[in-house]
Amino acid sequence: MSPLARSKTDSVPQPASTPPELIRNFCIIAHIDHGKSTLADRMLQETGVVEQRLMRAQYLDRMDIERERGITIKSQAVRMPWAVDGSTHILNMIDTPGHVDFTYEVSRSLAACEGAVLLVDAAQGIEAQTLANLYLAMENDLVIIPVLNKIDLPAAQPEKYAEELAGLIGCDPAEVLQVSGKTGAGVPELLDRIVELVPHPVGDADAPARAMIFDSVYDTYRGVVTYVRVVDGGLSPREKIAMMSTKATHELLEIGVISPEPVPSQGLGVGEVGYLITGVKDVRQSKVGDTVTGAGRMATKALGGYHDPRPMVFSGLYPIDGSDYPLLRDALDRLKLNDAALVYEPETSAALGFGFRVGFLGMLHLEIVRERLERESGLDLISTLPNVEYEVRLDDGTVVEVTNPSEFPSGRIASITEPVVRSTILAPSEYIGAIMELCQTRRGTLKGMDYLSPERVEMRYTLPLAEIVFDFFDALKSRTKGYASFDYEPDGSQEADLVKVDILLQGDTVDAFSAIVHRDKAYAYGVQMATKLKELIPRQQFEVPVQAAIGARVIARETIRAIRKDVLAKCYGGDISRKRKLLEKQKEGKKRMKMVGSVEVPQEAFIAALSQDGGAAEKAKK
Ligand SMILES: Nc1nc2c(ncn2[C@@H]2O[C@H](COP(=O)(O)OP(=O)(O)OP(=O)(O)O)[C@@H](O)[C@H]2O)c(=O)[nH]1
Repeated sequence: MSPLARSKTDSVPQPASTPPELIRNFCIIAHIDHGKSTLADRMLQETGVVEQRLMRAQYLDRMDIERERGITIKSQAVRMPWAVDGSTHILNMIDTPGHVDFTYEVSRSLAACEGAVLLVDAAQGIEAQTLANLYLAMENDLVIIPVLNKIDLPAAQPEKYAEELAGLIGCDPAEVLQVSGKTGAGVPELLDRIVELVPHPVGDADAPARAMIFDSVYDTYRGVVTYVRVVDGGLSPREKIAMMSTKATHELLEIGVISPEPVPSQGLGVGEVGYLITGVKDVRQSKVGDTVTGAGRMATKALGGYHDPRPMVFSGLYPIDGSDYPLLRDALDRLKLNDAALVYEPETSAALGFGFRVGFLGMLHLEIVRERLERESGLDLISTLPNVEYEVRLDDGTVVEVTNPSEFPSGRIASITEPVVRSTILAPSEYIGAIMELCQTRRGTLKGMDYLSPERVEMRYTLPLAEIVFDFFDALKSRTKGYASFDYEPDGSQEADLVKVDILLQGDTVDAFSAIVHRDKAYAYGVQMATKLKELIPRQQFEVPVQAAIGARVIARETIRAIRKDVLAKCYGGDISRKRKLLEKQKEGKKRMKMVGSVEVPQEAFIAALSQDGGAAEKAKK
């Protein structure tokens, strides 16, 4: 059952609103796996919002995939009471995703808070995302509460890392709280500290309503549930509201707070955090970052700007069984209701048939989407080699946006630009050499370097996005024995010497294998694909050349030698059942062949040739 279907509509509504002086809005920011969700769970328990016996691990991560992978994808907001000096305060905790693909959601969540708990694993110390999130929080003028987590671990070094953390944010090491989300040690003190240090929200209660959308999720039973933080004025049930970016109006069907299940209320006032349900069916009508106002009395100025999440990585998705195409289309349409960042359009490939070109925020997003499509709709999918978006300028001045190698223009090219990122790498200083070498091979430019302590260094690089999205993190981890952490953000684009490499089977281009790569790497890609395909494609009755080419120039070649097709040739005499089995197998195999020109290519060859080793999500967790 959906969590929202359980909301207690018949329960006594909460008071219309809490005085802002008693409200504290905060979030927890941390590097991945430093224990944010565990601490959030523990706070729910300490504040009595969730009873011990109902507690389940990662209460706030509602999606199955989230729970299985142990990561937070969608942020959530929970209201918790906490009494200090005899007065009950309302703490609104906004849980944020930790992965770089979802940075936009983190920044929106931060904008809804006045304070942030900066959580650092006491056995690991500061990592790249600790810094990235801290900078985001500082940009939003949040009060930062430094906290070391996992102090119960035998490997914890609280003194050492308290000093590091204090040095980073400029406070006394004694001010760094020490907690354990696992045992609960220090958590009540942390809640006290939040009440003490996080400023209460300030807003104009009499002004026209303005509330910021910091999350919006699709619920099968109730349509879109929008999470908002009210800044000015107030919202009440049955009122008509408007979205400031589109001016679209909607009736408020329900308004309430999450504690930790949805509880309808008489409204939300200044500084309050809660949810709205309007009957809208598509999250793109309720965009993260947009401002909600009253349709009757509209505010004139929206709260801060918002931007549509921009896809960074593109890949073709094709059903393995061509007849599943309509199923895939329906599945994507359904997923889009839930994922404002998902963009796609139909495309056809000579080799793979009908499918879609899909844009993703990053590799983790790609994997999650693919996994959800396969799991929720029972589809088997092939995804083509992911690529970033290039801008190709031709001699005649036309500019072509290329998200698919097949769109690469054939005219005379004046210049090509590719997206670049600003990245931060944190690692023990003994690995500086190894990291520099890696970044060099990835066409990186060193922008700066700082020592956080004598043995830990922060390195800042500008790198082409195409060089890091796929396997950079893996390579970095293996060169630093797993000690480096990495974070990045888009930073415009740069000109680069890029070429399109085509793969040809018997002279015919196989569009699914074409790739746009740097000229220096074209040869390596060509050789690698040709060798791989030689192994994967069975011998035919004639000789098949496998070539890699840039335009008309062949840069690599392998040959698949001819054989007689008689599968029984090697099966001398004897066992009839074995012969039958072979013939059956051959028949089965035929069904799964695709013709490229006159060459039969088994479906498996496509899957194997296009598969990337390992998963981005798994890598991200390491
Ligand atoms: N020993 C110990 N382990 C902890 C503590 N807090 C969290 N962990 C463990 O650390 C791992 C990561 O914890 P999570 O709470 O999932 O981390 P997270 O930061 O929410 O991770 P993301 O949601 O993926 O960003 C889990 O295996 C937890 O059991 C703690 O206080 N002590």
